[in-house]
Amino acid sequence: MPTHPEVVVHPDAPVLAAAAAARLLTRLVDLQSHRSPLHVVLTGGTVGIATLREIAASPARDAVDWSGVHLWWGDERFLPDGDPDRNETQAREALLDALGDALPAANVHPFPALDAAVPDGETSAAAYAADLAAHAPEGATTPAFDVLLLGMGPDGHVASLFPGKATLDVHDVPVVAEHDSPKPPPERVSLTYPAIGAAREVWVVAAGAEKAPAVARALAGDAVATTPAAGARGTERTLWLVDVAAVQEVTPGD
Ligand SMILES: O=C1O[C@H](COP(=O)(O)O)[C@@H](O)[C@H](O)[C@H]1O
Repeated sequence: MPTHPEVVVHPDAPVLAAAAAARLLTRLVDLQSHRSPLHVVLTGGTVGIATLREIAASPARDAVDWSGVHLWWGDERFLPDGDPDRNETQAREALLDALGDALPAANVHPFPALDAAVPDGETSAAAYAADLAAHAPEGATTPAFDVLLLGMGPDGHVASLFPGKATLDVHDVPVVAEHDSPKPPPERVSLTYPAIGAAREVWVVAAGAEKAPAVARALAGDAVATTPAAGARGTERTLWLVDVAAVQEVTPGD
């Protein structure tokens, strides 16, 4: 059952990133007292990567048993391995490299990058779907992600689900390729709504006045065709972690 969004407002983007990091670390420690392994979905984007940097800088990161955490991505820019624009590359620089041996390599699940064996987004998407299925409970196509982080673009996109695109209507597979992203690079791979909706907790992180119209539309329940973020809901919790600038157009009560 999709949950109604709860909104937590922070003074600015740096405080938001620090608070989201603290919140995620606390959530993981709490969950590890009664469940393992945990499955966490990372996001790219400004606040998403800043949040990972804050986790790396926090002494509390050592309270998490990273050997019991699997890391996935909500979307990826379909580029060669190591490309600085890949969400994976940015996440490794921001956090994963700092965790070192505490995080087993087998727990890290990047989307397959562009190379001779993975020539297109469809191949990457199919391989990612197979990896998700291998970690899913019986009868499911994805793990029930414990926390799924999403950034949101000024156009309201989440992961690589963009307004007006056919990918918004894909409900039969957990992963899809996008060949015409309006935000560079055009070639991307993304979780679909059913995969996002399988998450126990969806946390949308968004900061800045340029996001304000999309935040207002999403929280007012706009159609996903125009504001994809409106359709991102967790089964147990949907949390919008935002800053003051990003909620300036929200109507009280939404
Ligand atoms: O391209 C992407 O953009 C969004 C949002 O990025 P932001 O810089 O506006 O915060 C991000 O969530 C997504 O993962 C990424 O691929």
